[in-house]
Amino acid sequence: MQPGNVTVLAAQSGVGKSTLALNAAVAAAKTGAKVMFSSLEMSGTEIMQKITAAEGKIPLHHLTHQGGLTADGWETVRRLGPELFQSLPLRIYRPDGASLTDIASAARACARADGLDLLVVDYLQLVETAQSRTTTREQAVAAVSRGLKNLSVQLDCHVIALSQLNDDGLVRESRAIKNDASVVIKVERPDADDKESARAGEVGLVIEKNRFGPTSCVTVAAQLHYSQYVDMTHT
Ligand SMILES: Nc1ncnc2c1ncn2[C@@H]1O[C@H](COP(=O)(O)OP(=O)(O)OP(=O)(O)O)[C@@H](O)[C@H]1O
Repeated sequence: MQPGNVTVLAAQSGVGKSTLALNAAVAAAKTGAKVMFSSLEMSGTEIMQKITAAEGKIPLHHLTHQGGLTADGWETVRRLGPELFQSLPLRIYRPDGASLTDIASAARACARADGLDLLVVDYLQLVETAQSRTTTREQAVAAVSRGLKNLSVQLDCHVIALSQLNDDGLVRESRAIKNDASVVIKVERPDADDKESARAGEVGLVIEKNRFGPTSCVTVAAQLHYSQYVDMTHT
């Protein structure tokens, strides 16, 4: 994750890009990287539930439904809570507003206080700019994309920006997203639309653009009930 650069994770709605980004954020924090995960979509509680499910191997619905946790589950939560949400250099941020300015000032504050190596923004099309109401949607999205690139340079951190794809698999609204990014990874889950797919359970991470290396496709296994992806060899 090169500082001053943006990686875009693009997927259609519901494929699991937030899950992948959270897995990446936690994995980076475990290596000591200082991470801020900002979501315009999920509440802080939802994010913590997803992280706990993945790290504790607790079915996500046990955490999200009142009374769903078993005694073992409670014990895992009690043990993992401090490890994940106090010791790891991972900040979860749910902005009050949805503006790029909100995210940028929180990221700056984080960088000043603790340092910042990785900023995750979930997701780009929900971010507003001051000009959002007076420009076309495409121009507004391009401004957010450019703003995140500038932020990565100013704060010398890496940015992972999630992006919603439309049904044709195109990055919704703006080609600028692809231009500003150094790496573009498209997330494909064949069984998202076709439960009978021969590739059910698989997720393709298609590296469509890579300024630092070759383009390729990595296949991982989805364990979305645990809110995580794992290597195919671990299934
Ligand atoms: N308990 C569960 N068991 C199985 N699959 C689940 C469970 N919870 C969520 N999922 C799957 O995970 C997907 C949501 O994952 P995630 O929120 O990471 O996707 P996303 O691409 O970020 O979604 P969105 O487009 O809503 O932002 C759901 O569409 C569902 O298929």
